[in-house]
Amino acid sequence: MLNKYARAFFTRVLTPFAAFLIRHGVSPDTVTVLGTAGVVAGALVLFPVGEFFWGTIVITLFVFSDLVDGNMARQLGRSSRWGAFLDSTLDRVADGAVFGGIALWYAGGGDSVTLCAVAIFCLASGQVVSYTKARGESIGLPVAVNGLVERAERLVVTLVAAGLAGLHAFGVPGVDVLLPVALWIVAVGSLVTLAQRVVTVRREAAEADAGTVS
Ligand SMILES: CCCCCCCC/C=C\CCCCCCCC(=O)OC[C@H](COP(=O)(O)O[C@@H]1[C@H](O)[C@H](OP(=O)(O)O)[C@@H](O)[C@H](O)[C@H]1O)OC(=O)CCCCCCC/C=C\CCCCCCCC
Ligand SMILES: Nc1ccn([C@@H]2O[C@H](COP(=O)(O)O)[C@@H](O)[C@H]2O)c(=O)n1
Ligand SMILES: [Mg+2]
Ligand SMILES: [Mg+2]
Repeated sequence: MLNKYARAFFTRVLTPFAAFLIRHGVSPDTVTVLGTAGVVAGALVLFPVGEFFWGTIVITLFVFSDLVDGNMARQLGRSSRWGAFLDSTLDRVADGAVFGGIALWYAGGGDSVTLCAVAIFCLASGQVVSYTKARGESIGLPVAVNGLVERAERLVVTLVAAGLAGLHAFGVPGVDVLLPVALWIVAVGSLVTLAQRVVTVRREAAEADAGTVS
């Protein structure tokens, strides 16, 4: 849903920065790759050791690159199939690192098998949610549904909670519960979103097979 309502705002905010990078000879693919690398580094270096505040700050600085790369490509008139593939594929890598880093924390210092399992579920279900859209589109269907918890929602809910929970390390009481709550919300929300997409694809496929897709 954020994709529907917030993208226009962030496009306006990030367009000058995208133009700045273009003027300095940076390519959209470079932004896609380096942005993903930054997210992966922040997630897999800082989250497993419980550095959730600084890990979220690093991840947040890099994750917005996913909104810059396409902006640059469109400004350059160079939006491409390769770019679409690279952007979406590296989205999966970034998402996997974020939830993988959290799972590693709960498997180690966080000492919670249950929350480790929930984080792994968030990782896996998020990949499946994204796959349903890509697979539906690959067989010519629009997959016209604004799911409850898509990629932006997964990231915002998880990263805001992780960042705030990380304030616990600075002596802020009670915030450490936010991350477990966020993980359960993302887990349940991803299940709902998966159901929404499966139902949508089934309807669209039936309509397409009957020659009446809307
Ligand atoms: C005291 C302070 C403590 C520290 C607090 C830290 C707060 C952290 C703040 C923000 C962190 C969250 C930022 C998350 C930003 C997410 C941006 C993003 O990557 O959005 C991606 C999304 C989709 O992009 P694509 O079209 O490129 O990708 C598609 C997607 O992958 C599809 O997957 P699916 O959705 O189907 O699962 C694929 O199917 C498809 O193939 C693929 O192409 O882009 C958008 O949705 C655009 C809108 C993003 C809006 C983000 C808003 C977040 C901004 C701030 C919110 C937090 C406010 C701060 C509160 C702080 C509280 C103290
Ligand atoms: N390296 C890239 C990245 C993206 N694109 C194009 O932008 C689309 C994604 O737009 P976002 O605003 O979500 O980043 C993508 O589908 C490509 O068409 C590109 O060409 N090269
Ligand atoms: Mg992008
Ligand atoms: Mg993307």
